[in-house]
Amino acid sequence: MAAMALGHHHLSFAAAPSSGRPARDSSLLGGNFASLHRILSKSHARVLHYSVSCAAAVKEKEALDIQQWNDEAYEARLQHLESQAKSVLQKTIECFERPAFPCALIAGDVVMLDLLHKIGAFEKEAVKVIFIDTFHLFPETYTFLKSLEDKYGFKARVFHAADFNTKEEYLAKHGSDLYIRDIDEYDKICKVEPFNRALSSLQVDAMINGRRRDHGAERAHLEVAQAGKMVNVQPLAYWEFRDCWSYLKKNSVPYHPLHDKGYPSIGDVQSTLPVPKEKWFEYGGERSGRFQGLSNKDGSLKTECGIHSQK
Ligand SMILES: Nc1ncnc2c1ncn2[C@@H]1O[C@H](COP(=O)(O)OS(=O)(=O)O)[C@@H](OP(=O)(O)O)[C@H]1O
Repeated sequence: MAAMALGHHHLSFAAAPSSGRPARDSSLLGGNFASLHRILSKSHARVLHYSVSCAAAVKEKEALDIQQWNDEAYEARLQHLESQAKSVLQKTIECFERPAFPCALIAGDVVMLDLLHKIGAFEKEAVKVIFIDTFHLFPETYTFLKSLEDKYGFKARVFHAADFNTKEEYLAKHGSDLYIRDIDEYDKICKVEPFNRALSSLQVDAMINGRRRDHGAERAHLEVAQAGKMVNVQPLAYWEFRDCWSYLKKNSVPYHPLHDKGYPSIGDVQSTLPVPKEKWFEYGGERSGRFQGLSNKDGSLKTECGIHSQK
């Protein structure tokens, strides 16, 4: 127990004993989520219990449970984030004729699908879900998409490289290593062109996306709406990665199975790596396993595929 005097206030504090509760299962929303939560809150919650007395104004010493105080504040934060995101989505449906949501099925994207479902956006397809099949995705991604379609009652609009009906046709022409031989050409054929075709053929007038301020410095000042070639709507702009996980847990929303195998973000097989869990919730940590080992033509490290520069 340590103590210090602050003017008229006397403050004492002690480190709380750890709960000692072991992780029981390997899923993120089970035991591992609990351990992630512990990692996240380590820096904030070393001191859990304060007893505060104010000699001048308080006759009785009052015990204040700091952990409970923070938990209540965090719960209020989550409620606010959810109601704000829902109202942004609601307004998008009311103000635009053809909004669409390009969805990569990562954690934040599933939060968005759940929110869209809650506001009824899949009824009459008020919001279209765009899915780019790059022909290089993990098999789990296709299975997960199907399960979400069934759960939420939407049918994704799927686009892939032009001129090929199947992955085999694409491979017969370009082989399996185009991304090594010419990464720009690969991005153009498998991602950027199909993406642009999706936007133009669906005549999208508002792009709902999962960008957040905590993705990294380039997104540090995002707002919920941004004017451009089309309006970008970013309902999760003020969320953090941990808020997405809290939402998924609280609402029992299924998440991409590869998160449990160590991947915080998921894209193509060749450009996605697992990341140690303690790094997931650092600033920019979610995307730290993406584009590993890939360079742009000018030699700089690759951080994006070029899809979102089109938005
Ligand atoms: N398969 C698929 N289908 C539809 N939309 C997708 C897909 N993969 C990625 N995206 C969206 O494209 C944006 C860029 O994603 P990434 O930088 O992660 O690159 S990559 O496309 O996965 O290589 C990014 O959106 P923003 O974050 O808004 O820029 C992704 O959500």
